[in-house]
Amino acid sequence: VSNRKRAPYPPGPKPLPLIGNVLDFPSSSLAQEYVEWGKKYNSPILHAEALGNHVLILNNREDAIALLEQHAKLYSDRPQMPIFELMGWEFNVELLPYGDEWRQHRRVCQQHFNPQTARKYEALQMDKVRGFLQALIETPEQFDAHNKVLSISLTMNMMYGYDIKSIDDRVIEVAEAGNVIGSRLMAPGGSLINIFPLLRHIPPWVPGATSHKEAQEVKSLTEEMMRIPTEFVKKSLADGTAVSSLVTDFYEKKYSVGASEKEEDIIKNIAYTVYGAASDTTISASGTFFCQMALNPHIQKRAQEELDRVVGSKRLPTLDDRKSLPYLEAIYRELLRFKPPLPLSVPHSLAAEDHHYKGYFIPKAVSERAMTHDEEAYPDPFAFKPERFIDEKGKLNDDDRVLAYGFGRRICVGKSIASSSLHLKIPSPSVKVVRNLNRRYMQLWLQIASVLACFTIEKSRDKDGKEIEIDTTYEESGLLMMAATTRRKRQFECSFIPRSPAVKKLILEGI
Ligand code: HEM
Repeated sequence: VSNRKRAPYPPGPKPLPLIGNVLDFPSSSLAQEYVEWGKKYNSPILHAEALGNHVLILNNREDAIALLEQHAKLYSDRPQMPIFELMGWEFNVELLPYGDEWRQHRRVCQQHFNPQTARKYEALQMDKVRGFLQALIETPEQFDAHNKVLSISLTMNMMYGYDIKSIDDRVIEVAEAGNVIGSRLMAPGGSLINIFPLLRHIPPWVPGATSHKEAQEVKSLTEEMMRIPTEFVKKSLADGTAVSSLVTDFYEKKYSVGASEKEEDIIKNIAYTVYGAASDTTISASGTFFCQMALNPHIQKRAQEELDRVVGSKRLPTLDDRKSLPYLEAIYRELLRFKPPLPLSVPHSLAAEDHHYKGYFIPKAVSERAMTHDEEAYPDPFAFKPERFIDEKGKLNDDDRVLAYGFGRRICVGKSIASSSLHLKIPSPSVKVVRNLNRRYMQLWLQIASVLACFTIEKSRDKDGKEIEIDTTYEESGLLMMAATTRRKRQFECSFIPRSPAVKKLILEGI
């Protein structure tokens, strides 16, 4: 064993005594840095360490499949940080340690978000997307607010039957405020408590205990975020106005046949988790869409020609059209490849045992990844090119595994809400077999198809008619990447031009 343990770590920057690679980790654009490290150390699998914490970096899908899926039992934990508990986030399903508690939550998620139940959300999604198109006709300059309302109202409807009509809804306010501070605190280096866990015992009133105070603020915002919609559900059940949703259906069952406190907690935790997991990711992806369409009129034109050919101008696209729109599908794949909303995914953590792989010694480590920009799989990876998913015959190629949804047992459980695939088993080791798994995300697809069918997205112009350059920078909020479109402080400028008067009528009157 001692001989095996002498196997080297995977390549990576040389650590300094005590602090390891602390100085090598940039404070932003970590995924991009990992791509650079991959080139520098000429290896798709890398290792670094900071203050005794090991990080394993997987920059190609084959290694991710081999480790996170073939050895799923070993690689399905999540790193735990004391700050989670201080913020009241310890029951967030994404962060739960691998074990029975997580298994119970995941099982309930799968019951509710599997492909069959996903179909029941289709009408709601169509309805909300149509509302979004109407809002774009009426106040196009507020498209970023409409986009947020679309994503959040869908999530809140599915979870609580709670309809969000405006960006000023108190739920959005508290959830955003909590997420902004919480994401910062849990980012590497966001709080000293993550590095020195004993600091968590210092009471919040001690001068200088900033993280504690902020964590307490997040906790009360999180509680409010959970309380408002839960009370809404209970009231609507009492009033007889309740609509079906995850939480409403649960309380109906509880009041009629009973349910345990544990079951209630699980449902509440899932509904709360999904708010962040589902809305922010979708907002991020649609932000990339607006930006790339305004920047690439030729891509937009080609997609619109395809839509005109298949759907025509007398109706809006539906999910049934999806299989006949390969170029649009390529845009969807490229959006999630080009700027995955969670570029490093949610880290997996290696369970207690150490592991050997390809002659390397893998210590108990957190694994991260940046494989959507693997140059070998995606030449010219930093360019937005839907064509990379189209073969010589003009057909979609078979690279339909959307890496942005993650891997193994912790793979995004919400992708199935949108997936038409019926294969939800743990993917098998072979790349061939895992294809077709997570192809479809309905809401995002419906949104991009409908917007392109009805509008041309262009750069805005200033008062002299000069094009305003688009801000293509992204902001990182914890693990999440947000395009300039979706940021509060900097306004992303683009215009939505209805493609014809008939389209306007179609959106406003449904004909
Ligand atoms: C474009 C949309 C989305 C993207 C890009 C995305 C991405 C991800 C990623 C990368 C992970 C971590 C996977 C891993 O650890 O390997 C994840 C986990 C998760 N996602 Fe999503 N997601 C999206 C939408 C959704 C939706 C719509 C829902 C719910 C309806 C959802 C619920 C979850 C949950 C609960 C987890 C935690 C799973 C676990 O730890 O077992 N996500 N997602």
